[in-house]
Amino acid sequence: MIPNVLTIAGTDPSGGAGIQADLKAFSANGTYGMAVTTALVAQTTTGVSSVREIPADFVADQLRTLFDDVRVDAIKIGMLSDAEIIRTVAGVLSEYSAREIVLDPVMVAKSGDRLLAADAVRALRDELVPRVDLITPNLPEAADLLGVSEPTDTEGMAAQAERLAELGVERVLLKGGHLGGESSVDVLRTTSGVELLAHERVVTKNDHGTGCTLSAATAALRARGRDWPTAVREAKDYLTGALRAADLLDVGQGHGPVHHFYRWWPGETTPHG
Ligand SMILES: Nc1ncnc2c1ncn2[C@@H]1O[C@H](COP(=O)(O)OP(=O)(O)O)[C@@H](O)[C@H]1O
Ligand SMILES: Cc1ncc(COP(=O)(O)OP(=O)(O)O)c(N)n1
Repeated sequence: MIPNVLTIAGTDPSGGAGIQADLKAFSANGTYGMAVTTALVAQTTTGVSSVREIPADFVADQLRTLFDDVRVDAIKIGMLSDAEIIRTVAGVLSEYSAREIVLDPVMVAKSGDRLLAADAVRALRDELVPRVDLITPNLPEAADLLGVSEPTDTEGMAAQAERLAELGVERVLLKGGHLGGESSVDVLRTTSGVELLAHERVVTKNDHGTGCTLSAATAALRARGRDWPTAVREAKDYLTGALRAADLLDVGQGHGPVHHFYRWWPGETTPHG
């Protein structure tokens, strides 16, 4: 049976990030994708022009309506926009004892536009982080969650990943895309220790939605039965492939999207069988 995976996130009409990217990553990684919208975002490859939040009670309605009908095998949480939506999502997830949750603590888009109110970081840290299985901050998001400055090397990243786990979450994938350099190194912290995930840095202008893609693919692979470290490693492989294929696309003037493409995983004899 194909697993059902849910994204709780904001939108991107140009299809590169947010819900639109998550649904592509879910499909490409062999799962059935579903979406609860938290905010409508007028954005493209060049940036964000405006945001309309969905009222928190309607976010709750979307979630309850879905959970009352459909089995949800894993969840990816992305843009939540403000503290009220954060509290609402945390509350409904607890109400339904939802499990297998990846939280991408989205705060600021690549363009520099804020996607989370500055005063909502505390709600995210205190009310949602301890409720999920894995968090996937980038370097500025990790620094904001901890109230410290950004690390400048992988040793500093490993130390921050440990401190993030002390917020009450077992697994942390601290993404190092913002560090620069020839390879793109992330730090994965689990209860078994710290692991570096290093991949070649792909040279392309089409790198919009990398964080969304990674967290969504991880949720999909977890729903398909991978243990958490394997889900993260395979999702990072998937993202690197999507970045390598990104120059096939001609979408917009700015940071274009990565290219999500369907693949058969090693050992499969039928599509995602
Ligand atoms: N040019 C690139 N080549 C390869 N991997 C990249 C590249 N840019 C980003 N990544 C990877 O994409 C993921 C998300 O990137 P990052 O920029 O750190 O987070 P976010 O997209 O949330 O800001 C990380 O795994 C990072 O290592
Ligand atoms: C609606 C929405 N959610 C999240 C983001 C940020 O996405 P990310 O994958 O971090 O990609 P960049 O914006 O950094 O390219 C977004 N832009 N919109």
